Amino acid sequence: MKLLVTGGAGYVGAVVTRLLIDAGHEVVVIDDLSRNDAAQVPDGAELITERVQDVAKILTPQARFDGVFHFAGLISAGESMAEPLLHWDNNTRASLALLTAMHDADCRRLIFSSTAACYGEPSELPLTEGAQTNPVNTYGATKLAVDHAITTVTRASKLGAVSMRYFNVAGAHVNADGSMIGERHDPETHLIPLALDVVAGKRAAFRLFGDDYPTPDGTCIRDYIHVTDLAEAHLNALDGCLPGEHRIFNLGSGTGFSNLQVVEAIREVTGHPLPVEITPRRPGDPAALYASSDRARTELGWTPSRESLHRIVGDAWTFYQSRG
Ligand SMILES: NC(=O)c1ccc[n+]([C@@H]2O[C@H](COP(=O)([O-])OP(=O)(O)OC[C@H]3O[C@@H](n4cnc5c(N)ncnc54)[C@H](O)[C@@H]3O)[C@@H](O)[C@H]2O)c1
Ligand SMILES: O=c1ccn([C@@H]2O[C@H](COP(=O)(O)OP(=O)(O)O[C@H]3O[C@H](CO)[C@H](O)[C@H](O)[C@H]3O)[C@@H](O)[C@H]2O)c(=O)[nH]1
Repeated sequence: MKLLVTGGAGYVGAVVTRLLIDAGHEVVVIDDLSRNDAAQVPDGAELITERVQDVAKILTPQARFDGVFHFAGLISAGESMAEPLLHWDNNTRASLALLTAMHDADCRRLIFSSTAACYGEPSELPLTEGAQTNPVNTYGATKLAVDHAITTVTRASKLGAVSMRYFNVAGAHVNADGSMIGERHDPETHLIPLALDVVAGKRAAFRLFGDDYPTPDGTCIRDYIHVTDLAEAHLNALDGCLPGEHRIFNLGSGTGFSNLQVVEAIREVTGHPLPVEITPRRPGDPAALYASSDRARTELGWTPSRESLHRIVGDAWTFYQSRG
């Protein structure tokens, strides 16, 4: 198929682009390079440096794209609270421009990167796709708005869409030639890469946000999913786009680890001490989040195989050391 990948210079988009090319698809990447650089776009993909807000220039009826993977967006919940309009523009307005261009070009398959942040404080654990959506940060609200828009558009057209609600994506993908694609957000806000900065001597101590949560060790619990497992689900989703339907799937491992358990795993994997400084809670952090991904397993035939936390941390550390 001829596929458009938005945000293909990013962490998740680059891994999915790699897998799509390896599977024989033709891939055009659109990324404005605001948060990553062109070097991360996999060989074999054409890069067009453009904002998704202007995607209609590329996604024309003549271009005949068979489908779109929509990863482009801003991902920091903290930034979304400080700069809400930036997030509404890049996440919601850009996605509406994409839906409009797809409609005008009669492009009928969409796979969208949604987020566990759509749920907010969980109404149930593990979180199923039927759980209440009540985002506690602007980031989650901007993504949930897109999910609502997609639902209404699929009901009124032949568009078939899949939204993937990611939990905590981590680890690194190993390409066939041994090179890796990993996490290098700028700014970085995620636990594992920030803790690896401490291991590498770039930060004095890991600042752990809060140890007074109602959890067994007082620190937040999250569900880590290996980026390769996550990316593979997207290839299954391409066949799962059914005309006139919007299907939503959680993607997580189903197991929750506390922040202290992740820190301990990083100590064990790297063999380095990892000094921790307990600081106040970060606003907008739910105490515990973990997924039920049974729907993706049963309906998409998805079979994740890299679920061990030590494997995830190990791949992140190998990538971290290789990136220089
Ligand atoms: N990484 C996670 O843990 C996680 C969790 C849940 C959801 N997600 C979602 O998955 C998607 C990919 O996340 P990621 O970790 O790869 O992020 P990333 O920052 O590495 O990649 C996003 C890419 O989108 C580009 N971009 C941003 N706004 C753009 C715009 N308006 N036009 C064109 N390009 C634009 C950036 O330059 C960047 O290369 C995001 O939509 C994010 O919200 C990620
Ligand atoms: O320096 C840090 C960074 C993080 N944390 C803690 O580590 C846990 C994980 O935080 P991350 O920032 O790594 O990830 P989040 O769970 O906040 O967010 C991730 O999962 C969300 C869904 O729950 C969204 O999808 C979001 O895009 C994605 O980054 C949280 O308890 C956070 O407070 C620290 O203690 N110190």
